[in-house]
Amino acid sequence: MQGTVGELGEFGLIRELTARLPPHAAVDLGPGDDAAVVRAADGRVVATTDVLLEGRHFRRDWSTAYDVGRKSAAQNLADIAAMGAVPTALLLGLVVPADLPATWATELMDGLRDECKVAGAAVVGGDVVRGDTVTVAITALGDLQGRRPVTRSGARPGDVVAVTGWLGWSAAGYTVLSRGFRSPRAFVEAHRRPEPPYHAGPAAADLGATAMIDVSDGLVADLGHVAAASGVDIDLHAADFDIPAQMADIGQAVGVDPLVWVLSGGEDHAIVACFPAEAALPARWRVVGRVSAVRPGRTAAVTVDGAPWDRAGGWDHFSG
Ligand SMILES: Nc1ncnc2c1ncn2[C@@H]1O[C@H](COP(=O)(O)OP(=O)(O)OP(=O)(O)O)[C@@H](O)[C@H]1O
Ligand SMILES: Cc1ncc(C[n+]2csc(CCOP(=O)(O)O)c2C)c(N)n1
Ligand SMILES: [Mg+2]
Ligand SMILES: [Mg+2]
Ligand SMILES: [Mg+2]
Repeated sequence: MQGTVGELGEFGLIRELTARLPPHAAVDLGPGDDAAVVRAADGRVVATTDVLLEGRHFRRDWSTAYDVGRKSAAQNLADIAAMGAVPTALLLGLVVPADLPATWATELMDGLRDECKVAGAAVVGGDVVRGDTVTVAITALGDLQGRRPVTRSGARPGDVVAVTGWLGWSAAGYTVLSRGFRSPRAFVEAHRRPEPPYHAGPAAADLGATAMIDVSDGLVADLGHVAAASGVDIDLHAADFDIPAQMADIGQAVGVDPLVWVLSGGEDHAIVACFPAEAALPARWRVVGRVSAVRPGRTAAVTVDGAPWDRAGGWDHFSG
């Protein structure tokens, strides 16, 4: 496709974007009207939103538009899965400067569409606005299909903490990209296109998960939300994390302890959940910690091998 989004105009761009979207079984009415109509088997709809900004969440010289689409969708669809729901639909609020090549916008939509396909969802609408900073604001919807939502507040003393998905890969990729490298490819690709284990969310609910969250900011920080909401302490056991040799090697090369990527690195959107100790967990779940009662006179805390984690627990938009 030739030209810029400015040359296409608002409605030309909307036409180009929505033309890329296939029909979907859960969608009674797709893009084109004042709102879409999406089916939910039990009448409830799970809803979440996350905004991604050029320069803060992605760089156009690090990631293609397609990558940004995949990642923006993944980040939002992972929040749906982390409630124990199946993602159904996604809406795109898109802010673009007029001189942005039109192909950047359409390739972004291709990435959103393809990540939705992985998760079983569909893009059902959005909005286009002209602005100085490329901004991708997503709303995602999901269907609990009769399950109870698994919140951050249900962890109980005696539970185990288990994780599935990648940890530290995106952070390792971000470190090497920040230092001007484009390899090792596996980490850079993980940063560009996270692979959340979507099906593990509803599966965890079915396995009896008491609390659940996806790892967006960093495992210690995100489990901190579970500890606080549940009123419990969580202790992680460092030796239970598998640090791949390739990650150890790149950590050594750039002078970073890979455990910091694993425990504090966000954006892989692994799913971490608490389960009653007697739950029979399939092998894809790695038990990495335990839940206990908050110590008298203290507030809920996450520790590593019984000690406070003395590094940042994860990303915070307003720290540093
Ligand atoms: N501006 C806001 N208005 C209303 N609620 C908000 C706002 N920002 C965050 N929240 C709510 O606060 C809770 C925590 O938000 P947060 O964005 O940290 O969670 P998350 O989306 O799972 O994490 P991340 O954004 O790191 O992927 C969510 O329930 C979210 O809906
Ligand atoms: C260009 C660039 N600079 C820094 C980062 C790192 N980063 C940005 S947001 C975030 C946590 C999740 O965000 P949110 O809480 O908004 O979901 C992380 C780890 C990046 N991805 N790209
Ligand atoms: Mg959020
Ligand atoms: Mg989340
Ligand atoms: Mg965050």
